[in-house]
Amino acid sequence: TQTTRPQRMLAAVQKNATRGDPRSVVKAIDQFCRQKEWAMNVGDEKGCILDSVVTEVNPATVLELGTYCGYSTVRIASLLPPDAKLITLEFNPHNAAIARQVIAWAGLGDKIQLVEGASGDWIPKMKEKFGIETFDLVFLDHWKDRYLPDTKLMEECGLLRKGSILLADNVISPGTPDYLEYIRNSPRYKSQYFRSHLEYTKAEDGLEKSVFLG
Ligand SMILES: Cc1cc(-c2n[nH]c(CCNC(=O)c3cc(-c4ccc(F)cc4)cc(O)c3O)n2)ccn1
Ligand SMILES: [Mg+2]
Repeated sequence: TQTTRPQRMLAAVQKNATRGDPRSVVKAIDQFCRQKEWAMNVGDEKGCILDSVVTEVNPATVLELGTYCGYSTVRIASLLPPDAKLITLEFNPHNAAIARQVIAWAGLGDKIQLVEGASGDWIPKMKEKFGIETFDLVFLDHWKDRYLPDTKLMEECGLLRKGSILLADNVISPGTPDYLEYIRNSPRYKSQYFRSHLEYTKAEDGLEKSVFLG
């Protein structure tokens, strides 16, 4: 029977990447997406911006919204300090199953908690279920119409502290206009746009980095 794109991506990782070597996993996925099939990973160009933000923030607690196949999950987790915790939410159970295997291949399973379900359901449970006080870094890469409501939800649930960083993918393509409008005009955030391209294409896209001011 026909395989899915995430299954073919995992096969490429298992064929071309070295177990326990996160950078080789990232490289194998980027090669697959450039040479074989486009897929909605943050990609190598925006991935470098992501890496620099993660390195600068050096977070102890990270929330990723939108795991997909685990590409950015692996990129982030490979840069975290020893006792840091990364929680990542994936809505699609099939993609979650693939992501678990990609994360395992990279050898990062003990740093990452992958949760299947919708952000709106899980954000209010973060404190009780995972013992999280606040997130030092949130990577928004899920359904584009959920960036704004989920940011407001994180504020309401007390999951952001003075200095928490929100990093949002796809603010131009596919675009998150209501989120950009809110975050750029809110006195509670200081925002910065990192111009780049939609993964593996020449179309414009970028990451919006915002500091919560409390
Ligand atoms: C509600 C909720 C949702 C989730 C959740 N889990 N997984 C995701 C993935 C969402 N990502 C995207 O849709 C996405 C799309 C494109 C794209 C597609 C087609 C084009 F033509 C151009 C660009 C590019 C990207 O970079 C993207 O990130 N969301 C998890 C939890 N709760
Ligand atoms: Mg994205």
